[in-house]
Amino acid sequence: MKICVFGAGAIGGYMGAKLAQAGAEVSLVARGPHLAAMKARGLRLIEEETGTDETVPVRVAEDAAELGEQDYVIVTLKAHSVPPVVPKMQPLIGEGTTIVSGVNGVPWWYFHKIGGPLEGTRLASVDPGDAQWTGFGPNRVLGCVVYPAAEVVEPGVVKHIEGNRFSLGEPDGSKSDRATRLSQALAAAGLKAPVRPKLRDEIWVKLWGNLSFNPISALTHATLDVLCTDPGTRGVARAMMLEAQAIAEKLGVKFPIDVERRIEGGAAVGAHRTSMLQDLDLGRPMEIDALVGSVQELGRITDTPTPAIDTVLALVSLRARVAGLY
Ligand SMILES: NC(=O)C1=CN([C@@H]2O[C@H](COP(=O)(O)OP(=O)(O)OC[C@H]3O[C@@H](n4cnc5c(N)ncnc54)[C@H](OP(=O)(O)O)[C@@H]3O)[C@@H](O)[C@H]2O)C=CC1
Ligand SMILES: CC(C)(CO)C(=O)C(=O)O
Repeated sequence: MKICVFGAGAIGGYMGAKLAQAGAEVSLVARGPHLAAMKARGLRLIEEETGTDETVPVRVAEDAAELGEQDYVIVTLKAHSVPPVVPKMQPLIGEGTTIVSGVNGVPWWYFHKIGGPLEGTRLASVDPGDAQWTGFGPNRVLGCVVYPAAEVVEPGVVKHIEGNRFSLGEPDGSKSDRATRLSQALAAAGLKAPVRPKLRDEIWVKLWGNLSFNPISALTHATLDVLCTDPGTRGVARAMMLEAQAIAEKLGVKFPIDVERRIEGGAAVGAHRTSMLQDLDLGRPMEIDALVGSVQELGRITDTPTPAIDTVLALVSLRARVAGLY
């Protein structure tokens, strides 16, 4: 079973290293100094939870054409990086290839096989010009919610901080062979990869946090523990989450927990600087469209008012533009 991880930075590097350690036939697409370091020395994976530090030989490439058709292409790029590279991924895609979308935010395939009047709706905020919808085709897609936290600490070195769950799910909720086979391969690599019948419910619980905590942290430079307990910013997060909940419930989502519990969960993570704050600090493009703009777009689609989301989106977009990152 040939697996390619496209965009093997923090998350893709972690997943790729675990798969390679387990003997899977895996290759990684990366670029720049990180690619050069992995080519020269292998991929060093430091796992904080277990205290392990191992350098794994990995097959890496910048050009997908070197790797050929795959059974699975796991996309772990930042959301905004995916549409422009769809053409470059084509050599990896054959008739039986499954594309696994391991990207935060509302996935571009959200309305595929959802049923009802919104079936097939495209989302301009995450898939401008329908690049993924037409370039991959929604029938190839297997959804994934990424829970681990990891970082590229220097080229060729990935530090895994916590978590090992990659929930998988078919857009139609079925327990397909392709989902089961990937789940087994990931489990053999020591990762948790349950196949979920209602992945969209999980997407929203994760998205609740990214939608609100990430831009609030980029605007305030506060860590999660602080922004989730300060009464003012907690109130802003709550207002954004309640708007998101109203949208999601119109789309049939059932939340297993309430907003207060989700905010408590964020606070419990501790003094974490969200990925959006890290991106701002490091001068990297921020995932504003996928995490916040997409929910605003869903608000328009479902005719749901989003005043708090609109305000925070306006502020964080301008913050990013002023920094030259959006
Ligand atoms: N890191 C984390 O803890 C978590 C991340 N996520 C989500 O997972 C997704 C991936 O995030 P993360 O792993 O942090 O991101 P990274 O930036 O660490 O990884 C993406 C990698 O893809 C590379 N890349 C970009 N464009 C190309 C290209 N055209 N060809 C080859 N390589 C390319 C990047 O290189 P370059 O650096 O040169 O741009 C980078 O190394 C995001 O949606 C994120 O929100 C979810 C949960 C936790
Ligand atoms: C903030 C957190 C931990 C969850 O919302 C996250 O996923 C991020 O930093 O992007």
